[in-house]
Amino acid sequence: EENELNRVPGPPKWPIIGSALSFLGLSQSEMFDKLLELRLKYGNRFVIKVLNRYILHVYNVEDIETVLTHSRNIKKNKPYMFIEPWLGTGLLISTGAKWNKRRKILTPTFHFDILQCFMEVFEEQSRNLVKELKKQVSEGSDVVDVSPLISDFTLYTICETAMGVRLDSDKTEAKLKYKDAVLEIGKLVMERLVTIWLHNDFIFSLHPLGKKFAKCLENVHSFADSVIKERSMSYESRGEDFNEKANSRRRALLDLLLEARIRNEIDLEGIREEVNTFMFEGHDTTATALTFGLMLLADHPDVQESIFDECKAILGDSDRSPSGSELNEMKYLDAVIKEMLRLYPSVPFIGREIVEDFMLGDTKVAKGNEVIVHIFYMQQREDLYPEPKAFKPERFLNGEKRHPFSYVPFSAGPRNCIGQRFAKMEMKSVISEIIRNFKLEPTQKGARPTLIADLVLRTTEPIYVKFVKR
Ligand code: HEM
Repeated sequence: EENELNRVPGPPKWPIIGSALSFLGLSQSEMFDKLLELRLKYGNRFVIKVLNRYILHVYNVEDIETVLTHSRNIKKNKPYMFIEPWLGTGLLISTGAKWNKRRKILTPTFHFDILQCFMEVFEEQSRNLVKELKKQVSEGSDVVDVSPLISDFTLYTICETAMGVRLDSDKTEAKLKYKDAVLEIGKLVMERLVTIWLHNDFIFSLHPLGKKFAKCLENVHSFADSVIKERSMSYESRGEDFNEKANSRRRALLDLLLEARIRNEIDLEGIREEVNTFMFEGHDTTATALTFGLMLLADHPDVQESIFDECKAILGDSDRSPSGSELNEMKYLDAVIKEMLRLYPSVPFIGREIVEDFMLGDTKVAKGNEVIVHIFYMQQREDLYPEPKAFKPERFLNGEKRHPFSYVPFSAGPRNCIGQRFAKMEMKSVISEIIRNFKLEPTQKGARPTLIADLVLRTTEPIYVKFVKR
C-alpha cells in the first residue's frame, strides 16, 4: 500500500536519502529559515523524507487541532531520542503507561494551592533580580545581556520551588557548568539532526561531537544528582514532621517523588529522569520567554507604562510585592505575556511519531510516520493575526474571536505543558517587579535578532536591553 504522505508536496524525495540533501550542513539559523522557505514554497502541509521516514509538517490550525487532541498519538518523534541520554524517559519524552502514571504523580505539584505557596519564592527571586540589576546600573553597566541574568533567575526559582533546594553561592560553579552544558547540548543535538550519519548511536559515540556530548551529560547529571542528594537528606532528617502543614510550602515536586518512591511507584532512576526533565523544562523555556519579552518591552514604552499603571492601580504607592491574587488581577499583564508567547513561543515546534493511523482531512497519516506541529509560524500567520509581526497585547484584550488552536505556545491536548500556570505566575511576578523599578530601552530600536532552531528558541547574538531606574 502506498504511503499517502508520498503525494503531499515537499522537497524532492530521492531514493534512499530522501530529502536529506536539502538540509545537509545547514547552520541552526539557516535551518530555521529553511522551514519558512519550504512553507512558502509548498504550502501549509508539506513532507520531508529522511532515509525511510516521512515527516509531515503542519501549519493549519485545523490540522494542529487534530494532531494535538488525538488521545493515543502522544508519542514523541525520533529527534527527542537524541536528548533521551540526558532527560531519560521523564515526563517530556516518555509515552504510554509510563507517561500516564508519571503525569498522575506529578500533576498535584501544579495545583493552584501549591502555586500560591511558591509565590513567596517568585517574589524573593524577583526582588533579588531587581537588586542585581540596580547594582549593575549603579556601577555604570546599564546595558545588560539579559539572557544569562534571566536564566539564573529561572534556574534559582525552579530549584527552590520544584526541588526544594536553594542555590547558594557554594553552588555557583556547578550552576554555571550546568547552564553551559545545556547550551552546548542544544547545539550538538541540532548538528546531529542535520548530519544523518550521526543519527546512528554507535557512530555518534565515536565521533568528536558524541564525545563532547558525553562530557556535557556528566555536568548536567552531576548537578541534578547533587540536588536530589541534598533534598533526600533533608527529607529523611525531617521524618514525620515533613507532612505537617507548617512545612507544606516546602513540599516540592521532588518531595512528591520521594514519597512515591516509598510507595514503590517510582525508583531512584525514575526520580533522576524527572529531576533532569523539570530542571531543564522548568528553567530554559521560561528564561527564553522572558528574554524575548524584555526585548519587546524595551521597544514599546507605551506597553511598559500600561503595565506600570496597572500595578499602581492594584498596589497603590506601596512597594510591597503583589500577592498571588493580585497577580491574577493583572489582566493587561496577562495579555502582554500572551502576546510575547505568540511572537516568541519558547518551543517553536513539536513532533509526534504516529502509533495509530488517523485522517488529516482526506489524507491518511499511517502508523510509523512523523508529524511536526509548527507553533512559531502558525502563530504568525497573517490570516489569523493581522500585522502578525507587530507586538500588540490588545489582541488578547478586546475579546476577538479566534480558533482555540490558533494559539498554542504551551501545546494543547493530553501532552500540554504541565508547568504553564507556574510559568505565567513566575513571569508576571518578575515582569511586574522589573517594570515597577525600571524603564527599559532598546539598544537599537526595532532591531530583531536572528533566530536559531535549538531545544528552545534562541538567537545567534545576545539580546541587550538598557535599564533606566524609575
Ligand atoms: C513560558 C514557559 C513555557 C513554555 C512556552 C512551555 C512550553 C511547553 C510545550 C510547547 C510543551 C510540549 C512539548 C512537546 O510536546 O514536545 C511543554 C511540555 C512540558 N513542559 Fe512546558 N513550557 C514552559 C514552562 C514550563 C515550566 C515552568 C515547567 C515546569 C515547572 C514545564 C514543564 C513541562 C513538562 C514536564 C512538559 C512535558 C509534559 C508532558 O508531556 O506531559 N514547562 N511545555
